[in-house]
Amino acid sequence: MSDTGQTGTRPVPEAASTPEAWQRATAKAATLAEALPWLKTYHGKTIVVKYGGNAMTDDTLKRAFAEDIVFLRMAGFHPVVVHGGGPQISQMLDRLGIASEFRGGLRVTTPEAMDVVRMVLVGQVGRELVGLINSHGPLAVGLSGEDAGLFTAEPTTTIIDGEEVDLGLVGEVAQVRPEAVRDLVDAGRIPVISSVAPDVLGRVHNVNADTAAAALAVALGAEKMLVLTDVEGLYRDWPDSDDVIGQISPEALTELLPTLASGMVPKMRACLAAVTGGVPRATVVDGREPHAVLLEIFTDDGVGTQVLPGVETRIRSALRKES
Ligand SMILES: Nc1ncnc2c1ncn2[C@@H]1O[C@H](COP(=O)(O)OP(=O)(O)O)[C@@H](O)[C@H]1O
Ligand SMILES: CC(=O)N[C@@H](CCC(=O)OP(=O)(O)O)C(=O)O
Repeated sequence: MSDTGQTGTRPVPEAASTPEAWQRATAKAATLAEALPWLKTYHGKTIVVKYGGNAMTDDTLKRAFAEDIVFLRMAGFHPVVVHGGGPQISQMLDRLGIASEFRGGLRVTTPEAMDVVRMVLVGQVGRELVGLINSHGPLAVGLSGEDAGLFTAEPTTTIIDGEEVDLGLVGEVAQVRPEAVRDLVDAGRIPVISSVAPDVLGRVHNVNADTAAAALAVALGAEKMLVLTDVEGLYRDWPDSDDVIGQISPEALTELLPTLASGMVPKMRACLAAVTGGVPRATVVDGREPHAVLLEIFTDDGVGTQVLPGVETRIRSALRKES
């Protein structure tokens, strides 16, 4: 594809005529040079990026996210976006006067609520993301788990205080047929996927987007899964501590999982599933930071919480205080 939107223009000659401007220019060159090893690592590789509802409530952040995804594609990577939309679904359910609750980080989903989940994820959140990416050129194509047999769901339950809780029309991804996604990637497109999926009988289920992203990352043989959220990463002793877990092995995470709360449960379970399924690294990053995707992928230190095999758990202090 040649039509990829706005292209760069050469700066006017005066642009680097002061010592400060020259310093800025050399700092930029250093940043670009730091990116080289990562360009080599991910060139031609698939990166599944899960964009979460709580990190997509601000217009500036949304635009920066779309730029990052286009940047990855222009750098020769194969980004695949899986999006959530929990807050947007809750807002619409409220507006329509439909009650909903979360159990173990998952929304109990009645048939009535399922209609709203599907409408908001596929018809609203997915469309908006596709539009933002396509403001840079005709790159993004929206899909749902229902398209071309992408996901087959099986109903799931959750265990709370030792008891099995029925969640209604909530599913896990039991099967992935990634061909449609591969076709789009091979054509140079950026698939943007909504996490709803039919079961074998065709009944559409609500699938947590972290869970869907992990299943897809495994099926695509992705090199990395990146999960954007609205905290710096996985906190140790949440909510009473400022310690963020910088990196953790799948074994240590398995031990930690029963102690985690709310939305972090499906998120960290998804990271574990991705890495256990062969994805070399899964990282949770702070989507409140503009360009969090570029920061994570192209800097040596990285950010957030990284799950990868064979590492010692590393703790660091939070960089920003939660309010
Ligand atoms: N140990 C923990 N570390 C960080 N966040 C946690 C932890 N336990 C629970 N949380 C909560 O999980 C939330 C993230 O999950 P969720 O709201 O579902 O994210 P998203 O909408 O980005 O998918 C955080 O905002 C925080 O309130
Ligand atoms: C079963 C379940 O909980 N599904 C989620 C699907 C959206 C989602 O995962 O959105 P976030 O990524 O923004 O949390 C929900 O209904 O909210």
